[in-house]
Amino acid sequence: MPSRLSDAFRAHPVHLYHKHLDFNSLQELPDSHAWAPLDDREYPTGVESFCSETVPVIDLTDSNALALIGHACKTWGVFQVTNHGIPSKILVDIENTGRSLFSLPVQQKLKAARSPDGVSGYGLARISSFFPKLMWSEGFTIVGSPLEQFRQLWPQDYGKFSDIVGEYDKEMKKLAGKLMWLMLGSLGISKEDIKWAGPKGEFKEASAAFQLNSYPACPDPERAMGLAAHTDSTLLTILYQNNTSGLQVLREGTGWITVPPVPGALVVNVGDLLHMLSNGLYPSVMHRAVVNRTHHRLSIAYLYGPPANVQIAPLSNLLGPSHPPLYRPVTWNEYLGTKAKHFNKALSSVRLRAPLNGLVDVNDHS
Ligand SMILES: C=C1C[C@]23C[C@@]1(O)CC[C@H]2[C@@]12CCC[C@@](C)(C(=O)O1)[C@H]2[C@@H]3C(=O)O
Ligand SMILES: O=C(O)CCC(=O)C(=O)O
Ligand SMILES: [Fe+2]
Repeated sequence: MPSRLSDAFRAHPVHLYHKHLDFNSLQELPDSHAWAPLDDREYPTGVESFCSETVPVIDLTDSNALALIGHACKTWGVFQVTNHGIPSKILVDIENTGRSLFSLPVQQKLKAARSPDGVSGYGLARISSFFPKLMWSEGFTIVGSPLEQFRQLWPQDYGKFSDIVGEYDKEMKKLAGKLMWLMLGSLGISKEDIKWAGPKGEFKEASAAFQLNSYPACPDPERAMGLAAHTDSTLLTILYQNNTSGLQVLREGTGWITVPPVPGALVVNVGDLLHMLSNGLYPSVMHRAVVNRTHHRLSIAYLYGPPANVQIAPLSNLLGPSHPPLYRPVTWNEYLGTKAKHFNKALSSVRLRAPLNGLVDVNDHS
């Protein structure tokens, strides 16, 4: 039987202690959540007002969108999109679903806790196991139908919330396919070059996961970490953030740059699989979430990738004598297992060689 995304961690169980603190009742940051003060929280004070670097915001209806996206992928690995076609009602509904979920009593949320070898459910971010301190956040991952878990959370209303996730999934899948062709098109790749995209290039067999993230207001935000620095293992990720900032991306030569919420916009970032597929031309971006003293922040990530068992390797159109393949073929499931083991060294663990131009691949996080 072909492997599914939900099987990704069978061979890599992680035993996280899911007994959560009730964040809202805490007046002080407990030692368990106190990270060394982040002196790299953003670029140094004073530079901020002079720093003109901002993550590109691209209007998807712009006739130049393909070139703008190509440039953003090459130079940033992240951009925001407006006029993306997702009805605002769907964004409001999914935000309210997340809000309703995280405001349930801890004991109720724990009824849908993620199992050590599972993908779906409530709990700490999987990457928590790599850090001595806990993050100031809680998450809920959805792969496939959320019906069973939602039944545990909302015995009365689970149908309504599952329908909202279903609608969101349908819209995100469409948008992700469109973004894929813009990103690939900007590399000169056409529909015939990606067999798993299907005869019409609709990416019908693509896999995806949702990650709902909640970052409560924090009494000592300078010493807390919402979600530690990582790259996504995806082809691309589409992130909806509420009107509270917190997402930061690492910019070479500058440091951490905040991606400000733009009303109605969605953040798109390049993941490790697109990094490999593009043979390092479109680098995956290192990012993290910081927290703040007064506002609760919510984000919803749509983590998009190929069918779980399809081999992803640098595209042959991008290769040549002076451009040998830099990465060996891997399936998404295999790569998720590698990530579970090596975390931020996963990408370099599947790398075959350094680029011939001798430049260090900055986002190849070895
Ligand atoms: C498909 C997936 C990517 C992800 C692991 C997951 O199985 C579902 C959750 C995803 C997420 C979201 C938060 C950051 C991250 C590193 C994590 O721990 O869980 C990503 C994983 C990833 O992209 O590797
Ligand atoms: O909350 C955010 O802004 C980032 C979330 C994220 O990086 C993720 O879910 O992978
Ligand atoms: Fe992420």
